[in-house]
Amino acid sequence: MVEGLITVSAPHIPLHEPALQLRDLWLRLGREVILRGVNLDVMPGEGITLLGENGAGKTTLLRLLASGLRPTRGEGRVMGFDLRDSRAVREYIHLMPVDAGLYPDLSCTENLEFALKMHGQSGDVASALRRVTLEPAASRRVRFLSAGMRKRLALARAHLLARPVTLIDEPFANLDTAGRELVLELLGELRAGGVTLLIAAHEPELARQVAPRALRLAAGVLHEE
Ligand SMILES: Nc1ncnc2c1ncn2[C@@H]1O[C@H](COP(=O)(O)OP(=O)(O)OP(=O)(O)O)[C@@H](O)[C@H]1O
Repeated sequence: MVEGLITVSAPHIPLHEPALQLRDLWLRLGREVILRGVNLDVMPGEGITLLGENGAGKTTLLRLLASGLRPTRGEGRVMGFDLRDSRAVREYIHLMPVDAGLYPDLSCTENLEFALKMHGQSGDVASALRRVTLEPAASRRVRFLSAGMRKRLALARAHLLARPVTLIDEPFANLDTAGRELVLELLGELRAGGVTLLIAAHEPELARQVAPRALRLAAGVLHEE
């Protein structure tokens, strides 16, 4: 693939229906009710910044959209598929978790190769590492990377996969100024390629540059900002 050129890879992308849809969605974890009747419509290609105080439920909402948690009540669809159908949902979605979600005993190259293989995709791993300035650390195991380097690697993976719906948890945390610029550049390219992007962040002024529609979670309820 040419550097900087994104192609959204998916079995089938229906453009006329919401990429993400939640209807009166409730989620209880243990004794705590985290989401209280959340409604959401996100059209394909939209960019959403998800805001909220620490503990508001942003990560939980991303995990739910990625089919990693089951709703207690209510309905949800990802690219038309029921949220409970995790197999179908995972065909379309990629979640970059706050801790990067990498395999610590695999090298940078191996982590990216493995991610591509899991999705049946091909891609230029060396050029992806070069984009995030990790080429010199290509063969280093992830457990020996700094927090910022892990974030860069996770970003390279999200960019390489370019799943139709990409959920990113706190992309700017642990990054230096150049790293933050890189996040904006790579996520901007994903959006330009048609990816539906949802970013949970505490830096609205940065996130909204690539994901202009802002939503806020407060007391378990989602509002337009
Ligand atoms: N597995 C779990 N079991 C019970 N409660 C949980 C679990 N995971 C998260 N929570 C609770 O859900 C609430 C929301 O947490 P979440 O991590 O989604 O918040 P957040 O908005 O992402 O916060 P931050 O900005 O600090 O990252 C918190 O009160 C947290 O304690």
